[in-house]
Amino acid sequence: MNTNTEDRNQHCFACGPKNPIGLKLTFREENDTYVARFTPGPEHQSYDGVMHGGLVSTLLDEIMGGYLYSKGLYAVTAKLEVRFRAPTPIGRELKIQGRIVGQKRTMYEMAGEISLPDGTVTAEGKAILAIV
Ligand SMILES: CCCCCCCCCCCCCCCC(=O)SCCNC(=O)CCNC(=O)[C@H](O)C(C)(C)COP(=O)(O)OP(=O)(O)OC[C@H]1O[C@@H](n2cnc3c(N)ncnc32)[C@H](O)[C@@H]1OP(=O)(O)O
Repeated sequence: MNTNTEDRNQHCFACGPKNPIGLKLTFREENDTYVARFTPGPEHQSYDGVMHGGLVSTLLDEIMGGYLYSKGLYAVTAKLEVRFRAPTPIGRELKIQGRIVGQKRTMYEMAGEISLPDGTVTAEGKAILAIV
């Protein structure tokens, strides 16, 4: 059995490089913000041309949880709230951003956002993550 945490997480649906059906997100940190880019394809849609809301939520969940993970904090999502401001289109590059808003003991308050190249925000997320 593989006991290395980094290795065991290689199948994360959103970021695991070994997940054959995963989104394979990669990240970088810019000015206390975690950033990823992703272009959804037809396999990610709900209504024609529109990204599935569950997957929009996945992007937001990942950018917020992944930011803490990148800082060595192993966190699970305790609460996730998504505001779908506009349809997230298929075939356009999305910018996904996450940041830390606050912390109380082992609970982190996080915020996330998905935007289009013209700056239009399609979805906003708020989450509580629990360090485990
Ligand atoms: C290239 C290499 C690849 C590497 C690859 C990396 C992969 C790595 C990816 C990382 C990125 C992952 C990003 C996705 C992250 C998930 O999707 S994780 C999966 C989804 N989440 C879960 O499964 C979590 C399930 N829930 C739990 O485990 C537990 O309920 C929790 C959240 C740990 C809390 O349990 P607990 O510690 O027993 O706490 P509990 O008794 O419920 O509450 C104690 C107190 O905590 C506070 N609290 C608890 N819940 C809440 C809440 N929701 N809101 C506010 N306060 C709360 C309250 O004060 C509460 O007191 P009361 O109000 O109840 O009196």
